[in-house]
Amino acid sequence: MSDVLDDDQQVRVRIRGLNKSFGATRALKDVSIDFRAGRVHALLGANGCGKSTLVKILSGYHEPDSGEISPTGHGARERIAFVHQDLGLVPSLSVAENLGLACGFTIRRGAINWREQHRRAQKLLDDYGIATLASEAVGSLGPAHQSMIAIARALNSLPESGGVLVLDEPTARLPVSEVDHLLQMVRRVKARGVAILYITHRLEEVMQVADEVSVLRDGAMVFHGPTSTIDKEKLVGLIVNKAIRPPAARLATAARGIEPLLTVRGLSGIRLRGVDLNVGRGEIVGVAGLVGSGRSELGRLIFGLQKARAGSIRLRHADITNLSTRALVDMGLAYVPQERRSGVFHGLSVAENSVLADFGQLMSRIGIVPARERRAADEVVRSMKVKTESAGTPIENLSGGNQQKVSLGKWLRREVQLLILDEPTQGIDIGARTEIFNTIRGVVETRKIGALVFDSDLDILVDFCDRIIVMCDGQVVGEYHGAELTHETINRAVYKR
Ligand SMILES: Nc1ncnc2c1ncn2[C@@H]1O[C@H](COP(=O)(O)OP(=O)(O)OP(=O)(O)O)[C@@H](O)[C@H]1O
Repeated sequence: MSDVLDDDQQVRVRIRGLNKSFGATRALKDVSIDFRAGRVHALLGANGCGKSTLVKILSGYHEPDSGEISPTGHGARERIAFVHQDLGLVPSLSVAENLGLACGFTIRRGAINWREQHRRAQKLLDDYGIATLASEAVGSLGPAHQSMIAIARALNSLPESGGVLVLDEPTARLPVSEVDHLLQMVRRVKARGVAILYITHRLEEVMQVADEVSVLRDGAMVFHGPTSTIDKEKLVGLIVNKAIRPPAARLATAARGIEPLLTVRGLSGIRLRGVDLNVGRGEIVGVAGLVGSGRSELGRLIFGLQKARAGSIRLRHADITNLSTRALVDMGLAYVPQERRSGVFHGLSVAENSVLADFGQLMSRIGIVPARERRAADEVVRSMKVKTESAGTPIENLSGGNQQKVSLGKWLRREVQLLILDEPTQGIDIGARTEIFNTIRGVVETRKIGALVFDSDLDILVDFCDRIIVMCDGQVVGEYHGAELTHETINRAVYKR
């Protein structure tokens, strides 16, 4: 078989007229795309529009109902390499070992030739400008470097003649400060003539790296063209296809006037040193900070996932320092993790997931009344605008973003006092994001509960929080509210040191 498609030397892989349905859901409708050498092709669309279905067809996980991928036979699939959100790296192994696991080991006299293995791994790293030693443990690298290793590993499996690299939301888990490193790598890969399919919800990145952009809506391609012919605003309109509601107004009252709900004093953990923090009733407080600032540790300490070494945490009048997570949930704390897969239970329906707010309830679910379950599911589906065929649909059949909405929605309908939200809208499309935060705002205000939001996306914090605290080196280094809440102010505070 020839290395390139006959009619266009630049097309590495071509898809034509792909259709895929799951029951009554038409996940892809007549989708055609050309993946061209040295071009970054961004694929955009709201949650559930069909992006992952397309990726799964490209990988051979799903067969299309009709349509064609060429070169035909296995030719196309051998030319496509994937980097999924879950990078599939083993943190305790070195970079060289991880690359060996995926690409094979060099054997000499019946044993692995480590010297050669390291040399080859280091060459691959150097070729792509990844400033890391092949001997380093993957777990000790920053998130952007881990992603780059996964990209290098994927590229290593492509044929010499070139292929297509599929990047599925490559920056979703990266702190803003690391996104640039990854985008630089994307540019380097592109410069070598690899075709890239770049799937994301982040339009900034599309404008920065993509040469062409396609937008899927309800499975159909509603736009395809060079990035230079479209702006961000038009893309949002194409993705969402309706007006986006503006963010709900933040609290007018200064933080001091609000009845206290959570009071943290002098809290210390492994990195955390003497943190003071208040969350008032009816207030949404954001926590900003770079990786290693202590942001996530603060969340873990409050939710009892880690023991405090000093200091106190009070929920209204109760001292909750170092209580077990179980006890804290009973007292009204809710923690929505950023990892959507740990927020929902596969094998159970949307309805069942809507009434489960913790593992304890999962174990005693024999007593759950279906009617109650159905009502809960209807409420979650309606308030979070979940795209699902029915409440009985298994949760794993929903798109990733819609699973995340169920994970969040089930907590919002519970009697909670304090919501701890870790990257709550990661993987959620730009249209649904505002709706979800407005729902959170509604719940927080009407029930007079509090919310603590950890997010690496400063725009999200600035748009939706009443107050933002900035952390650095395990300490609170700034607190902002009212007119001070601008992207520039918070950005400056986060990067100051
Ligand atoms: N195995 C399946 N069974 C039934 N329905 C499915 C299955 N996989 C996907 N779907 C449905 O197909 C549609 C497209 O889903 P897909 O996962 O491709 O969306 P997506 O664009 O990747 O969304 P997200 O941005 O949330 O990840 C959705 O309505 C989804 O519920």
